[in-house]
This record gives sequence, C-alpha cells and structure tokens, in this order.
Amino acid sequence: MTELSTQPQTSLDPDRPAPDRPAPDSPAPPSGPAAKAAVPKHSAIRSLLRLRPYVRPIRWYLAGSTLAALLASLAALVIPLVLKDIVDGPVAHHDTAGLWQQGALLLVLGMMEAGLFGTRRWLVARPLAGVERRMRGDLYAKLQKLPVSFHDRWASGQLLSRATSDMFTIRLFLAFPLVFLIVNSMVFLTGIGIMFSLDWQLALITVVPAVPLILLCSYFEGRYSAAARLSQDQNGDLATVLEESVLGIRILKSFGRHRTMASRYRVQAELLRDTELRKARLLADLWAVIVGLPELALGCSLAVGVVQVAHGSVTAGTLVAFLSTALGLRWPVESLGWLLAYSNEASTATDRFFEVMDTELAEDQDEPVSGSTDLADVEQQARDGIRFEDVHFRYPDAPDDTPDLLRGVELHVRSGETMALVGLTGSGKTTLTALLPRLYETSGGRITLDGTDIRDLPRPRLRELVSMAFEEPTLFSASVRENVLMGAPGASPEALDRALDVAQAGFVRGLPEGAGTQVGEQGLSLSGGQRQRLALARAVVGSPPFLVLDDPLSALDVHTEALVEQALRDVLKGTTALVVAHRPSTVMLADRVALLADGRIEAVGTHHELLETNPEYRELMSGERAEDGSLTR
Ligand SMILES: Nc1ncnc2c1ncn2[C@@H]1O[C@H](COP(=O)(O)OP(=O)(O)OP(=O)(O)O)[C@@H](O)[C@H]1O
Repeated sequence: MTELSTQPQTSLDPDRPAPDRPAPDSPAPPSGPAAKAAVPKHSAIRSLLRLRPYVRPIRWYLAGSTLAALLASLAALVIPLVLKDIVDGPVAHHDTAGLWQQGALLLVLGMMEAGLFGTRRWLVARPLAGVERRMRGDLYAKLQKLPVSFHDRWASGQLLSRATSDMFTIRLFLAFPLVFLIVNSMVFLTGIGIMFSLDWQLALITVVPAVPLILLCSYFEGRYSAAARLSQDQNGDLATVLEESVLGIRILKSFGRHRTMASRYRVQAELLRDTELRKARLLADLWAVIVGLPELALGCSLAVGVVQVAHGSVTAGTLVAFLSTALGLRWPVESLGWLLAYSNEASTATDRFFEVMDTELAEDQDEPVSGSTDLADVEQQARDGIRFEDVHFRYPDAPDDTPDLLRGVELHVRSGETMALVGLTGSGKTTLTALLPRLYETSGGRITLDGTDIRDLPRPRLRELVSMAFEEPTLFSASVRENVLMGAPGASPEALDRALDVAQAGFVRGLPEGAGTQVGEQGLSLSGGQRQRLALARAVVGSPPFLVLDDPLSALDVHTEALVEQALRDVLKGTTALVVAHRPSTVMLADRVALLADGRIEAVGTHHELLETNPEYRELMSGERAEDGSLTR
C-alpha cells in the first residue's frame, strides 16, 4: 500500500514557502500529502483488475454493452464496402434502380449503428451507477471502522476526494474507456484486415506508423500515470484546505486571516493547475503524433492510390472503399489518446481507493479477543468499577525519541464512584479517557470494567457501556432529538426530557420546533454552551453504567454550571464516572480525585486530602505555576 502522510504541511503564512513546495520547473512537484503519495510501481492494468469484485455482478451488462458497441462499429466499417459497390456498380453502369437498393442498405446500416450505440448506453447506465454506489458505500463503511488514529493521520480532503471524484472517474472508465479500448482494438484490426484485402500495398503504407505509435503510448502511460496520481492527491489537498476554510470561517474572519487562507488555497490551486497543465501537455503531444502520423500515412496512400487508379491496377471503387475504411479507423486511433489517459486516471483512482480499503483494521475489530461478550453478571455490590493496570500509551505518529505519553497508569475507580482526573494541560487526561471506549489501543497494560478486560468485549457493546462527552462538543446536521438520542437510539421521550433537564438544556423547548429543530452543520447555529449541554445530554441519555466526561462544563456560565452540577450529581450516583476536570467546581462533583503527571497517576484522594497533602495538586487548583509552565513543587 502506498503510504500516505499526514496533514498538509503548508504554512499558514503565504510568504513562508511550504516545506516541499516545488521548484518552478521540477518535473513532479510534490505538495503536502501529495508529496508523499508515491506512484505505485505496478501497471495500470494490475490496478484496474482489482475492480473485479465490483464489476463481476454487472459483467453481462458490460459484455452486452461491448457487443453492441462492436456491432455498431462493424456496421460502420461495412459502409465503405457498400460505397465501393455503389461506385463500381450502379454509378459506373448508370444503374438507378441498383443505386436505390444500395442507398437503402446504407440507410439501414446507419440506423443500426445509431440504435446499437444507444442500446449500449442504456444497458450499462443503471448497473454502473450501482457499482459506484457499492464502492462508495464500502469506502464509507471502511472509514467508519478504521481507528481514530487513521483519521488523525489522513487529511479529510484526501478521503473526501476519494469518495467523490475518484468514484466518478472509475465509473466513467467502466462506461467508456474499458468498452472502447476493447471495441476500438477489434475494429482497428478488422479495418486493417479489410484494407489489406482491398490493396495490400496501400495497407502497408497506412499501418507502418503503428510501430512508433505503440512505443509512444507505452512511454506516455508511465508519465501520465504519475501526473494523474499527483493531480488526484493535490485535488484532495485542495479539498482539505477548502473544508478547513469553510469550517473555520469564523476564526479566519475574526483574526483577519481569510486572506492568508485564500493565499494558501491559491497556492494549492496553482499546484493543481500546474499538474493539470502538465497532463494536458502530455496529452497534446501524444495527440499531435496520434493524429499527425495517420494523416501523413493517409496522404501517402491517397497519392499512391491515385497513381494506381490512373494505371488501371486498382478500380476507383476500391480506392474509395480503402480511403473510407482508413478514415473510419481515424476514431479508433485518435481516441486512443484519451482512452489511455482516462484509463490511467482510473487506475490511479483505483489505487487511491484501495489504499484506504487495504488499511488493516485493528485486530479483533469486531470480535472479542477471548470468548466474553458482556460484563460478568454480578451483584451491584460486587462490581469492580474501572481499573487501569500498568497502562502505557504512545500515539502511533509520535517521534521515536519521545517517551510514552502514559507510562504505567494505575487507577481504580470504584463501582458507583465519580473520579475526577486532573493534571497539567497536555499531561494526557483526554488521551487516558479515550482509551476506555478503545478510541485508541493501549500500548501496554490493561483496562477492566467490572473485572472484564475491555478487549474482551465487542466494541459495540463496550461503547454501549461507556458513554462519553468530549471536550469539543461536536453535533451533526440533524435535529436536537437525533443528536441527543445518538447516545441511546431506543431511548423514550421521557429519557430525552430527563437528559435535557440534567444538562440544563431547557433552551431546546424554546427553539422553533423544540427538540425537532435542526441544529445546522456541526451545530454552529447554537452557542458553545448550548452545544456543550446537548453533548452532555447525549452522554447521559442512556443512563450508561460508565460515564466519561471531558471537562463537560467548561463553556458554561457560573450560574448554569452550578445548576448542571446539581442535576449531574443525581446521574453520577448511579454510574461509575471519570471526569476530566480543570476547575475546582468540576472537581467538587467527584468523590475522589486522581492527579496525572509525568505519564502516571501521582496521587489519589479526596479533594480536601490532596489539598492538604499534595503541593502539586494545591498549586494546580490555585493556578500557581512556575515561569516555565510547570508546577512549582
Ligand atoms: N492524535 C494525536 N496524535 C499525536 N499526539 C497527540 C494526539 N492527540 C494528542 N496528542 C498529544 O498528546 C499529549 C496529551 O494530549 P491530551 O489531549 O491527552 O492532554 P490533556 O491533558 O487532555 O490536555 P488538556 O488539559 O489541554 O485538554 C499532548 O502533548 C498532545 O499534543
């Protein structure tokens, strides 16, 4: 699989060159992720063959379509032969009745050609739309299954372009180039056969240019593949910049950085334009030769043919038939350029599609490691709560020379207890909570829920048991109800009301359509505090046995925070909870507090115990820090 890199490295500062911005005349300018997307070494055909599982179900439609196109093209090839008969027969002998007969035959052949081409399109339109839908569906399903670490590495625009323009390219390839590469080759060979049967000398003059053409095409294929791949990757980079600009429009405007972003977009667009121009130049060069050489050959054969007719060694009808056949072969030859170009684009689009599809899922993605499928059924009192046992973790893309972010975390959150997790910013609190629902996999040690290793639980079940409210309250363009019920799809209207009450999200009832109101893309039509309360409601709506709240009240005013805390206390009584806290008010929700520092849990105790015994905690809660940002001890 081609390794794709990380986010685009383009600088926000337009005057600062991006790390791998191309030299103006460099042959293959890399940029951002596109820079690292190596062109696969295998041939275009091998890449395209990977589409077999998707094409197999519609193979008969494709075969029918190819047959229809072939018959239509062969009908077109018969026309010159009828012309020969007309010239050498009715025209030469002034036979009007014969002329009508042959004319009618020409008409039938013409109608057959048109009808068959129409049938071809009709045959494949629907099945090919189905192939595109299936591939897109598989890609989406795969993206949903891939771990969060994959999405950390891949720029969203790269994925977006794979799901949109690449799919379109592949469908178009199956509709046209695939069929016409086969049909045109057969038509070309048949036409050459007819030309040889009419006059072998003229035919030889006409086919000689085929040799340099074949050599040129193989040279072109390699160069065009590289350019096509680069252009598709750059397209993805451009989509990423566009997406970031649209999603971050408020920030860009408020910091007056929209020009900077526009310039970053322009740079990316210029890179893409340069690559497209390179593709066009390659195609133009190929085209010039593909069109020029046969024209030259045709001119030569016309001159020789006229001399032959003058000497009486060839009839005028034969020359007309020969030239008409040669002209009829212009399309199969001339189309070769764009058919090859498009096939190359489709092959690189296929490579890009399979780069995602081939990405291995974390092992045991859906299946538990060892038999258990649920928590042990024990009495409430015997439940063990959450245990982190010697947990180690490092991000997959962390530099090799850095230590693990978490280095032997030992923590026990008793059943029914609420544990606050505090620590300096960047100490790994969010990371530690993300290990619980297995958004990331631990690098060592284990985590248990009521004594069951979380890796022994199927992920869907684990995520039913552990509910999360993230620091960044993401909502989707759906109604308030749909957003909240994501936390428990089958929950009753009463449960929804209760969750909204706990989160102090009474504002929902004042919205134009209550809980049915659409919140707009990413919930941006709501305030930060409103979004945070809906995210909290989503976490608690299913009354989960384990709850993880990542600084859930940070965007709330003091009054609302107090009200939410009051309501949360009741919810927390019935659940085992880990709450990331930055402020004493949030810490007060918890029964005990754990202090995370240097990748370990340094101290555990009640808020008051830690205030008394742990200077680091005291300083953290009072906000006192040394000048270098670390806590003073
Ligand atoms: N996806 C990621 N890939 C690589 N490193 C990451 C990733 N996410 C976070 N980090 C790094 O891990 C460290 C811990 O981040 P984390 O978000 O867990 O800290 P935190 O204690 O929750 O901070 P805060 O209190 O500011 O929310 C940081 O140095 C951060 O840069």
